[in-house]
Amino acid sequence: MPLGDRPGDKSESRYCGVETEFNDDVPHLLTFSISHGGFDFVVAPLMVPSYRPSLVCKNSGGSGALPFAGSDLVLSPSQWSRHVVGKISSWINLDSEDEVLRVDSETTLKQEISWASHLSLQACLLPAPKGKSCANYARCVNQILQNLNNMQLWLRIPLVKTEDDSMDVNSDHLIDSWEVWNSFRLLCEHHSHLSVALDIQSSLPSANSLGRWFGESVRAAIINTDGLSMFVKAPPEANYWVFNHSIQIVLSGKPVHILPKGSVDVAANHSDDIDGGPGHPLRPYLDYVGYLYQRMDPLPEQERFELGYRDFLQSPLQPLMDNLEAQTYETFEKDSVKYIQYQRAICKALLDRVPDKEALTTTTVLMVVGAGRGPLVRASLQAAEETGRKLRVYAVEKNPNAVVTLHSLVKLEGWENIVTIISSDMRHWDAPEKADILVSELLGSFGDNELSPECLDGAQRFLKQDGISIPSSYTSFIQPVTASKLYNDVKSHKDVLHFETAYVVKIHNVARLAPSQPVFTFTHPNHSTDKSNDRYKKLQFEIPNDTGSAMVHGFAGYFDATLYDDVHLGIEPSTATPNMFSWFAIFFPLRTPVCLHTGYSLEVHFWRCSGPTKVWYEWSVTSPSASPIHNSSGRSYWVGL
Ligand SMILES: C[S@@+](CC[C@H](N)C(=O)[O-])C[C@H]1O[C@@H](n2cnc3c(N)ncnc32)[C@H](O)[C@@H]1O
Repeated sequence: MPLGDRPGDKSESRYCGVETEFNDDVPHLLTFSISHGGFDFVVAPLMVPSYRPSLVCKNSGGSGALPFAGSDLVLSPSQWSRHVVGKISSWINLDSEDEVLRVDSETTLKQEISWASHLSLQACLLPAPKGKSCANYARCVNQILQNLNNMQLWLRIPLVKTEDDSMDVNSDHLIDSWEVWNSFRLLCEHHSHLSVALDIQSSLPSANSLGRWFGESVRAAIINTDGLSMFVKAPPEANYWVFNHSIQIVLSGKPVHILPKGSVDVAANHSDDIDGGPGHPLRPYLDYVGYLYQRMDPLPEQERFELGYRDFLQSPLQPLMDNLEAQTYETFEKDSVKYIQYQRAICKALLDRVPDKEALTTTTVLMVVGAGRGPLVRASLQAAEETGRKLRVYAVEKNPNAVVTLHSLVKLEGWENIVTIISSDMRHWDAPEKADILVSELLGSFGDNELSPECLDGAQRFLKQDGISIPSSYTSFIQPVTASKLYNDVKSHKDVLHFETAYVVKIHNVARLAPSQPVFTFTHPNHSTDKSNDRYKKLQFEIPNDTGSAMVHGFAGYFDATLYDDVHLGIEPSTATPNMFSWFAIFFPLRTPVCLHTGYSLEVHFWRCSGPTKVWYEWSVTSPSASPIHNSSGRSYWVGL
């Protein structure tokens, strides 16, 4: 029974499981936990806990039947796969000094996974590595991963503080559990079927340390009854993260305390089971988690619309080389915030350009270059009306299909006397007069990546010497991110080309490791003598000390544009224009993710390069270790001129 109805949410976050002890009677376990307890699934041991292969060999006559809980026939195939996550025996220790234990552990692990695959379980929970060294455990899991069909392996990782906790209470070494996970997944080559079940304990690490997990493949959050109050007190972004990132909660442990106010009423309704017998002891906890889930704000409509785009890699548009389709224009045109910003900028420019006393006598020549189907023409005419200024408009567009729409728009609106449509590439148009104001929107997610600089340089010939360009400037930004899902998706193509490509993506499962920094700026009109649009930038990122080590899978890129004066528009997270949805971020991957240890900084280089027919970016990391230079000479990814 899902946690509740949160409009728009169809993700795994709605489901809550319960960790159970070994029970030979699986049907009863399911009835108790699911039908009576209200949980969606159980995380249950598959094998008798006392089983040790070495003892069986010595003591049994070798009957061959392994001591699993029930047979596959005790549940239907769909019950097994929908309601049971296999919990691998927690005693296993594949890195033990004790060879018998080590070998027993390996044998048992393989037997249990084989049984779980036979049952078509969706996932198995692997016990946490027993110490810092987990190479043999990882080797064995890696072998298993090579032959696994669809089953996921969730590695249990206690969420422990970087500074003062250890995964192994007997160990003198202080361990950051993220490092254990990192070393495990590196040994398993970032396998996409290996993910994390974060075990939330009675204390939480710092917000920065916790934030690292936001970009990792976390499938479950195991919340011990001791740790629930900690989860409740966690920073709001932690709760938001769990409930908005397809993470399933698994409740574990025994009832220990009276639950916080607010849950009591809900819990009271369920303290007895439906047959009047004793209820599931964790039912009040489940109800409390349901209460936390339901008190989340519903997903805003735009977020709901964009659900399907989350972490989905798309090739950036090439509006110069290709002709955009009607559907693409339609999507642009729905973004009223963008046009409101443009209209505000045009109003300000008109008021600055034409004083009140000349309003009736002066006609401003305004050219919309790259007019598409006309929304910026409309914004310009509305700005003229709002300010009482007179306009003569040229709408320049190189896409002949959009020009058809422009003509019908002008006719429909009766703008024939004000608007002239020019079907041409702005770089080659021979304008009959010069413009006071040049309005364009040729911006990509990374600002200049749709070649606005090259187009506007070409159009500058027909802008008056003191003319205004809207936008007047734009800057790209990058920040290092942990984004294991994006990395794995790029990796799945198994070639260098995809690692040397930038992607437009609604980044969702991401840890933003440091504030973004500006990369390239372009200003228009460009009156300087240096007309080159090639750029080079070296950047240094410091990651806050309390984060601990972190993995950099690549860079999230954004832009911010100054349209005119103080009117801006952009997607850089700290200044992003609210409710504007025309642009997702851009993602530049790294061929080999870089592990950044505490106290080290990340040195990154970005180049914007050009040739006669194309523009491209190259990027690399030089510290803490050197990466190859990505996309040399634009061999994998470029934008056509
Ligand atoms: C991102 S769209 C914006 C369209 C419209 N202004 C809007 O806001 O919906 C950019 C438009 O500029 C056009 N464009 C790009 N480069 C151009 C060029 N060099 N000359 C003329 N039009 C160009 C494209 O065909 C496309 O219609």
